[in-house]
Amino acid sequence: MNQTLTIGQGSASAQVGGADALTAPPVRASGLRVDFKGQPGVLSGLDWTLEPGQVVGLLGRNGAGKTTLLETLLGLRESQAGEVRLFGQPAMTPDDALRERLGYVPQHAALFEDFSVGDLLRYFRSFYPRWNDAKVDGLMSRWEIPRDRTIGKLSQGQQQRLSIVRALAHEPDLLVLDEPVASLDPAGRRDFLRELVDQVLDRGTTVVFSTHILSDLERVAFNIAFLHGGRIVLQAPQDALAEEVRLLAGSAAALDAAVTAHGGQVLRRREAGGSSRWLVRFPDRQPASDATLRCEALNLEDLFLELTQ
Ligand SMILES: Nc1ncnc2c1ncn2[C@@H]1O[C@H](COP(=O)(O)OP(=O)(O)OP(=O)(O)O)[C@@H](O)[C@H]1O
Repeated sequence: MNQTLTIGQGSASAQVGGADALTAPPVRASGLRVDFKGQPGVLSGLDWTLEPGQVVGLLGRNGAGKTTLLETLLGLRESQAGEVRLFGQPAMTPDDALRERLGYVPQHAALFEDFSVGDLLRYFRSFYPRWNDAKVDGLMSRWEIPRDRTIGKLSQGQQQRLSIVRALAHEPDLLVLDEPVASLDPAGRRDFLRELVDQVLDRGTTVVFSTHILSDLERVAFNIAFLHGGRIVLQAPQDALAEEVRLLAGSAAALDAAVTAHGGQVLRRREAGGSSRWLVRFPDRQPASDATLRCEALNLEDLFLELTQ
């Protein structure tokens, strides 16, 4: 699968789709199932909708299926069940107009190693009517990527930056990034994140990106989605997670009473030797600790561990 080519081939004559393409959500996945040989249910009945202009950080343990999910969303991987619609169109059969609205940074930059940087950019430019030369020039000089260098001779971090430039250059409406900052140094990560935020503020781009670097998410991802057991088990804006999700500990009866009294939604239950630990979302009122119940707020890392282990 050559991800660079699959997403990149648009045509200048493509027309924007019908009314549905203007009103439908950027991503609507329903009932997605992806099995691998020897590993069924990497995605198992996954439903997910992204609204226009959302910035969503996708979290999950190693092997949870983040790459599989992002590839399936973009129609790069077939699912055994369910479907994905992007701006109302089936992701598996995108027309040129839809392709032009998508930007993708794969986990491993799939660039042409023998091309020079300049040739690669010229090549992709020919596919996209909305290619923004000023943005490309600005990023190339800010990120110090030499245009005359052969791609195979760039460092991993430079290749990752180039892959990001390529994905941003045609001003996509939906930007999907799979661990885009894994090879970037802290300054590069910060600059990249600023660029993402600008992109969203300027153009209302919908962005989904996977990462293991929680501090980056805390900086920019207004929404966080947790992938576990083949499904999105929780998605919410960061401030809602901090305000609404609590770890309760005590007897099962005390926890049950608190959940009922405060209208909680139990996300995860753990029972051990007569004592219970439940992760609960309380959208309205959160209980306080008392003699029978411990109630704790969690930081993002603790929440991640509680939800995904
Ligand atoms: N082509 C494939 N063939 C067989 N199994 C695969 C294939 N691709 C992925 N898998 C398996 O599916 C599971 C999910 O892999 P995936 O790469 O989607 O996880 P991930 O969440 O992106 O992981 P990481 O955080 O380590 O990048 C893993 O157990 C992996 O071994």
